[in-house]
Amino acid sequence: MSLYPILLNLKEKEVLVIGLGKVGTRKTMGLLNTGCKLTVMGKNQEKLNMALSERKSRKSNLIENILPFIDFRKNDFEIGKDEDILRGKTLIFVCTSDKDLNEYIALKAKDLGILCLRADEGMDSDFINPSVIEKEKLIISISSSGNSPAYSRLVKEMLEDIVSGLDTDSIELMGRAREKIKKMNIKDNEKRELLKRLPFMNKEELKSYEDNCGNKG
Ligand SMILES: C[C@@]1(CC(=O)O)c2cc3[nH]c(cc4nc(cc5[nH]c(cc(n2)[C@H]1CCC(=O)O)[C@@](C)(CC(=O)O)[C@@H]5CCC(=O)O)C(CC(=O)O)=C4CCC(=O)O)c(CCC(=O)O)c3CC(=O)O
Ligand SMILES: NC(=O)C1=CN([C@@H]2O[C@H](COP(=O)(O)OP(=O)(O)OC[C@H]3O[C@@H](n4cnc5c(N)ncnc54)[C@H](O)[C@@H]3O)[C@@H](O)[C@H]2O)C=CC1
Repeated sequence: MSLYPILLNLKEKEVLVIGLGKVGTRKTMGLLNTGCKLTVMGKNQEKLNMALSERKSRKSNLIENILPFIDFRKNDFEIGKDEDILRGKTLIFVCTSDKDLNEYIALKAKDLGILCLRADEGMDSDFINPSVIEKEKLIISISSSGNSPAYSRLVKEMLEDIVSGLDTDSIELMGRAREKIKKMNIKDNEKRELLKRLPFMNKEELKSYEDNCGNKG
């Protein structure tokens, strides 16, 4: 059996992170730019607050737009009392240091048909986070299928130099040219050839499609 790689569009989706220590904070920070409706839960929010203020000092506009929409629940999850918070979520990240509680929440999520990541038991999770290299719109996900996160991190470090040399500014330009080309009044096989050539076009050629369909349509 193998894991199935996908990239999720979480815009407007409800996502819950329970337990805000080192791992819960890392997972929360990774969710900030996804446009999801984020709820974070745990009495101890010190690490998260530190990470948020550090991010605020670097990218103030961005974080100020996001912060008011996060639902901060400043209590620990209590069995028999807090189950309602799980309802309606698309994803749950359970990252507490209490193994029995993590297991309980993962089982409840299963009953509700919600995908759950258990930070302490990768192999028992419905999904896991890969190590990620992100440059502009290029996303490279690396996973050891849960076997060794440290190995994923090492491979990421090995690939980072190659990725830093790529001209990723052109990706959005390719996207706009592609939309125009798809609407051009030419034969389907000509369209396909043009679309396949996008990564090899220079910026001027890409812009010519973006501006006026390359005067070919
Ligand atoms: C299954 C998975 C589920 C998930 O959390 O998504 C998982 C599970 C566990 N991680 C553990 C430990 C560590 N995790 C890291 C780091 C990262 N862990 C991440 C992902 C994943 N970790 C998923 C599999 C990914 C894959 O397929 O390779 C990364 C890539 C992404 C992210 O978290 O965002 C991020 C690197 C980000 C980056 O820098 O690129 C480090 C290293 C470090 O901190 O530097 C260590 C210590 C070294 C070691 O143990 O290897 C433990 C044992 C805890 C314990 O000992 O109690 C478990 C539990 C278990 O063993 O199942
Ligand atoms: N998936 C991964 O990448 C990694 C997973 N882990 C595992 O993840 C778990 C958490 O690790 P860390 O974040 O390093 O620990 P941590 O001790 O920094 O954080 C655990 C947090 O859970 C909170 N917590 C405890 N009971 C709670 C409850 N009932 N409700 C809400 N919050 C509660 C604690 O207050 C604390 O803030 C551990 O089981 C660890 O083995 C550890 C390292 C990496």
